[in-house]
Amino acid sequence: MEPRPAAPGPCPGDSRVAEAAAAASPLHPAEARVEPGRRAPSVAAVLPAGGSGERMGVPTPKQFCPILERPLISYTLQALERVCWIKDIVVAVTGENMEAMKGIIQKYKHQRISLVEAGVTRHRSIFNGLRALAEDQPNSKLSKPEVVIIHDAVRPFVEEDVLFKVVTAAKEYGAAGAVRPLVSTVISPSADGHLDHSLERARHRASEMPQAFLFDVIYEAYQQCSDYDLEFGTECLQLALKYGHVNAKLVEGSPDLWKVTYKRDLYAAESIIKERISQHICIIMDTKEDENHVGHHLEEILKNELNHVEVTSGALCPAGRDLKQIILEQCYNYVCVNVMSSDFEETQRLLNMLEESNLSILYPVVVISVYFLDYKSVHFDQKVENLMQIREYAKEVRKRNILLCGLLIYYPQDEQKLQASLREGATIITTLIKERNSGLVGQLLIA
Ligand SMILES: Nc1ccn([C@@H]2O[C@H](COP(=O)(O)OP(=O)(O)OP(=O)(O)O)[C@@H](O)[C@H]2O)c(=O)n1
Ligand SMILES: O=P(O)(O)OC[C@@H](O)[C@@H](O)[C@@H](O)CO
Repeated sequence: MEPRPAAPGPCPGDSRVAEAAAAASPLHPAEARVEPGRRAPSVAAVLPAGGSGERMGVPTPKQFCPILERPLISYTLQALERVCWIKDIVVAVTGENMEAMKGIIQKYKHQRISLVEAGVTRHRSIFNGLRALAEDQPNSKLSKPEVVIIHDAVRPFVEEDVLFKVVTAAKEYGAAGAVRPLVSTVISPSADGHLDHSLERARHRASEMPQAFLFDVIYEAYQQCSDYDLEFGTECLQLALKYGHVNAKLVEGSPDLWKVTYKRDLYAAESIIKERISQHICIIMDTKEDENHVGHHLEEILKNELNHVEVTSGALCPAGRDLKQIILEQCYNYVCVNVMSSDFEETQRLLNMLEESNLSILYPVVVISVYFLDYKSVHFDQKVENLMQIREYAKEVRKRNILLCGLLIYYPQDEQKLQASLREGATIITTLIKERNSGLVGQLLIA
């Protein structure tokens, strides 16, 4: 039996995140059924990424199109790397994109990735990936897995549970694939372009990814495959049936398994990613301040507007280690409330911690530096002049994918006006976090 799958590579944020992910990972699929004394079979993945993305309608092949300035394929690799029991990930890319792919692997610190040359069709690319895993390849550092996952590189939203299900089912039935209910009804046209008949939608399913196979089943199917199937086929499950006489187990998948095909899919993927990383917000505030301080009022309003808001006392005081834990848990949104100081000491400390953590390698981190302007004690122009330094800070940290901007809130004001300013400030903060618009970097917004 093959050795157990390799442990996950270090996550860009911190090795403890990888350990936490591995600990959180459900049992290796086969362990769920393996009798004592037998070892879990090994699992590898093949990602076809050699297409040109014609339907996307842009020069860049869609797997390399950016989402939040990171190539789409990197999100799919990240999703598979989170699964500790996938020991190897083989990606098929064209020769002309090989160097670009190596650069992506290096920049985003992807692990367990091997590259092979893509073919002129998706099936040929997959076949090349399988060949790289088969033991009969000279000088290959890869070993043949018992189960192989096949997953399109342009399906970034794949979760461990569906991978677990298809691999477990493939181990039992020889093949398995994720399916989804049909959105549109499928019709069959007559030769002269009229409706011949329509299929009963409820009795049919859309074939999605991931799919999984006993390696020998799918590898032998590809070896027997006709040139016609290699050229025009679109369904790996069909190859297992036609050449391996294996009826794949169908696994109901989640709505997120869709494939990025058209430009609208890229916009949809970006909005899903933005929504996911804007959920957790950390407010850094000197909590020694009395409860009635205006910063706490802002905190209360933000907690009403957003789901997961937590407050830490920041980097400067002994409890600053909380902030390290929050960064380790991959929070991507920070509201730094500089209560009295108009300089950037607290914000600068946060920025330094973020840069040391490498957190912003995978996703842009939003930092909003909030200042309460007590205009009775400080002249507006003097304060604003001082705060305009934020532009320089922002330009510097932008290079590390940290989006910094400032927010000025007047106080004290009569209670009604102050509440209005705070609500406006909370709306600005929420919008900056949800939109992640790099065009506002370095701006000092006034609520
Ligand atoms: N010769 C090919 C063609 C496609 N693919 C990959 O197969 C997956 C799904 O195919 P599809 O969505 O059709 O991608 P493209 O062929 O690039 O898209 P289009 O048909 O619009 O050109 C993609 O990850 C694509 O990169 C591949 O590895 N090798
Ligand atoms: O046909 P395309 O190349 O767009 O995409 C391939 C899809 O057919 C495939 O990913 C699923 O249908 C499952 O096989």
